Amino acid sequence: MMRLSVRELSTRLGSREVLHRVNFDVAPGEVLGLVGPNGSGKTTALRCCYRALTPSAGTVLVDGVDAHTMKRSELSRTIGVGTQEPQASVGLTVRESVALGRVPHRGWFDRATSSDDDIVTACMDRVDLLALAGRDVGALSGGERQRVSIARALAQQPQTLLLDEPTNHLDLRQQLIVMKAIRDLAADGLAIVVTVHDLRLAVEYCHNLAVLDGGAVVASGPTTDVLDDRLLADVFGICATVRTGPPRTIDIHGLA
Ligand SMILES: Nc1ncnc2c1ncn2[C@@H]1O[C@H](COP(=O)(O)OP(=O)(O)OP(=O)(O)O)[C@@H](O)[C@H]1O
Repeated sequence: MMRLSVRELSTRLGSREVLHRVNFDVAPGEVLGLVGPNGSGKTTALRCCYRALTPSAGTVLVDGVDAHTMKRSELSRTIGVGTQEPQASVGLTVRESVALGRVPHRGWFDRATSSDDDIVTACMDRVDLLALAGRDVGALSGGERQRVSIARALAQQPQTLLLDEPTNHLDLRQQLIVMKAIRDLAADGLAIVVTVHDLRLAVEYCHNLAVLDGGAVVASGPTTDVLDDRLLADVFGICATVRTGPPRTIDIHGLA
């Protein structure tokens, strides 16, 4: 089981520094929520973790090993990624698209084994996709494609899972299914980093939070320590009350 550590990560896009000396850690069994207003750097930080972007400074360590020096195939077996724009799988069925997650464990040209098939079925079941298994991915709704992306990441059987807004496009029931699946996966020992806009989901399902604002981490730690009425006003510009529960929730009253 692996720990992901981001150390002093800075990133430039064009002429702008969009991440500034970002640090966070996630251990096996934990869900870390990356939260922050639009444009605060959440997606950029995740992209650096899975090597879609090269940081201008700092490191991403997977159990102490620099993720940017690992072999691609090793990285794919270690880190599973669910992104906002699922890779184009047009022309593939849901099952075929999820099965692509097994490729890092064999080769492109090797046949899937019955154990691969079982894993693919279990991963689809985890995000309520079995009924859609035979559908063309190109003909799915945004929320359905989002779940395909998560199931494919799970099929990689990674030790660390990075999910960019996994509840985006999902109806309320599916949001809860996905967030519960994330918690269950953490309970199985995965280290999970998830970007979340809905702070009510973040407060209920994330063990820890790192709050980004303007490309910097402005607060981090256990969720209920980090989120308070003042931070919600200062960083998110909303007037809200955090209830420590149970269940933990946030009452949103309006603009700060
Ligand atoms: N290719 C790019 N060139 C220049 N700036 C970029 C580029 N891509 C993103 N940015 C900027 O980097 C900053 C961080 O963007 P990022 O997508 O990481 O934010 P985010 O917190 O994920 O936002 P959102 O909540 O809206 O998804 C933003 O100000 C954005 O405009």
